Amino acid sequence: MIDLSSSESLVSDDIDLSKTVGEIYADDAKMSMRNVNVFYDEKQAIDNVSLDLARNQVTALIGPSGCGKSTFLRCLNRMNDTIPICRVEGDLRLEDEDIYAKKLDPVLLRARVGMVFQKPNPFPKSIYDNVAYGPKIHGLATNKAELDEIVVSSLQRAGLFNEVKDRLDAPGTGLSGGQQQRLCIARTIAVSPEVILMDEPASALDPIATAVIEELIDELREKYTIAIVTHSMQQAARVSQTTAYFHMGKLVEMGKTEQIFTNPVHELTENYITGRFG
Ligand SMILES: Nc1ncnc2c1ncn2[C@@H]1O[C@H](COP(=O)(O)OP(=O)(O)OP(=O)(O)O)[C@@H](O)[C@H]1O
Repeated sequence: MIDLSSSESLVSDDIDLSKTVGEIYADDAKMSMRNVNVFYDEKQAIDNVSLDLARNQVTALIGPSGCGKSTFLRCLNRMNDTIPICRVEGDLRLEDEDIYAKKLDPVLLRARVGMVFQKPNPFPKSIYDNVAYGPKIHGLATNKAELDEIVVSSLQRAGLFNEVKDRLDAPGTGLSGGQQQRLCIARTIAVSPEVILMDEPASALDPIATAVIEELIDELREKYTIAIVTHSMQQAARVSQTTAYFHMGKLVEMGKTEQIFTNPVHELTENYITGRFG
């Protein structure tokens, strides 16, 4: 179990971490996670976390380094399956379907629940092929015209098309960092996901490229449900409607972003957002 006694000195002994405060349930949940525990070998990284991702909203996962944000995010499309020592327990559902069911194919799940990583990671292929790759392997286009249409519309939705339309055959790795990240978003969108997970998607970008990504996230939520891990509280406040504050593997508080940042209920949340630790 997590040793909470070794918490930061700013955490007084009488702080109650036994249950999450705030609103963890959504009226219209796209994904529902209940009693999730995650272990790396014997070490517990997530301790009994329950929360919903509200449909067509951006949910920000925040908290000090090592509190388990990325670990929890990776549970939502079974990316943790790729880490042999990682074990996930609990009930995790997408539209009421158990995403850890034996019959469920994780590759298909990852098309429905796409992921954008911290560092842009385009394939060493052309811009066109980066976006076309997923639709091709999932058989989403029956001919070249359909594939072209998917590539163009995905690049448009990722806000990149106008910048690359004359060089679709150029390597994706030749784009700027911000453009590469939008290419990765286009690649995720191209397989028609329902949920997009973003793990610090702007942390490797300059402020202008970050602003572009943040605007894009706001537009994307019209069509997708989004969960974003971010170290930047300003970013969480700008892009999300709901915020979940994690501390040492536990979900301490969750609620409307405005409330979390202006009037947090839990002392630990307040300490974090006022910059007293983290
Ligand atoms: N592949 C792994 N093997 C073993 N332990 C891991 C692994 N990945 C994460 N952990 C541990 O799990 C805990 C949670 O890590 P995680 O990366 O999820 O936290 P985080 O809140 O996302 O941190 P950060 O903000 O620094 O990225 C940490 O103690 C970390 O060392």
